[in-house]
Amino acid sequence: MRRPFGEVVLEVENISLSFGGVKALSDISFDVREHEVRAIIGPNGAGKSSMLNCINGVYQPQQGAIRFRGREFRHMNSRQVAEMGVGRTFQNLALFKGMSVLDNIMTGRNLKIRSNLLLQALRIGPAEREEIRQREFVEHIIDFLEIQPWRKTPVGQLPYGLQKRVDLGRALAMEPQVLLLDEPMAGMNVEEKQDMCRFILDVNDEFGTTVVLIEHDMGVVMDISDRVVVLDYGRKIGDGTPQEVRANEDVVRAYLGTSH
Ligand SMILES: Nc1ncnc2c1ncn2[C@@H]1O[C@H](COP(=O)(O)OP(=O)(O)OP(=O)(O)O)[C@@H](O)[C@H]1O
Repeated sequence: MRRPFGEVVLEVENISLSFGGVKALSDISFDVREHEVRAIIGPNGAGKSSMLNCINGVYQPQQGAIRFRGREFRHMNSRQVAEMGVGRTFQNLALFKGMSVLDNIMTGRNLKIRSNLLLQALRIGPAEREEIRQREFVEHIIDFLEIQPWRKTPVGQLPYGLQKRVDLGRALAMEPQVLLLDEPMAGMNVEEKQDMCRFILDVNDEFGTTVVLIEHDMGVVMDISDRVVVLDYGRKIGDGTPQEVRANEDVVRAYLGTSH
């Protein structure tokens, strides 16, 4: 059962971003509601990654504002954005290949632990108890993502689809309120894509996590998204439910003019 949407959790308002003479994003606005799965799509070079990197604090847009629960995060770096509750996965996996699945996911948890260090220091009771609690949470994620058989396996030895699942686990370990997924199905076979779709929807259902994803596979996007933003040449050309976006002539034209 899908949770009902809540209030607007993330607001992107009139964002413009240029790299020298290249205008990657022009005056983009959209919102994301709590608990929804929101996709950002568009042909190659449309500005999807640039948009995700602005939300994530990697890029600082020259114009506009991004707000998380009403709080503007201009001039915040990606770590501060993450600590505020916006987690992400990466298109080119940024996992530690020689480390086990368990330890990789634990690195995601460390961000959460460090941000709570002061609270921990003030708490009465042994730090060991806290460590056990953190490990239990990580084990819960491992169960949830059905990767128990590989918990001690170095990530570099796993098939690509499983590595993507570990990457998702690491992002979940910091208990994000909003999860940004950068092409979660890229390079996957059909079966791996089906698994990943199921996990994304399960994360959304079970943890109540709001999901923002960019993805090339249109079938996947239309299947799992509640609302879709369409970018083309750095401009927004569509925004609505999958049905609305499919019927949008500008969107159809943008896609017909490309190899997608
Ligand atoms: N770091 C950068 N420096 C210079 N130009 C950049 C940079 N990042 C992106 N661009 C340019 O900005 C535009 C948007 O690129 P972006 O990667 O955001 O698009 P995209 O929709 O994610 O494309 P793709 O689907 O191919 O990943 C492109 O013209 C790209 O060349």
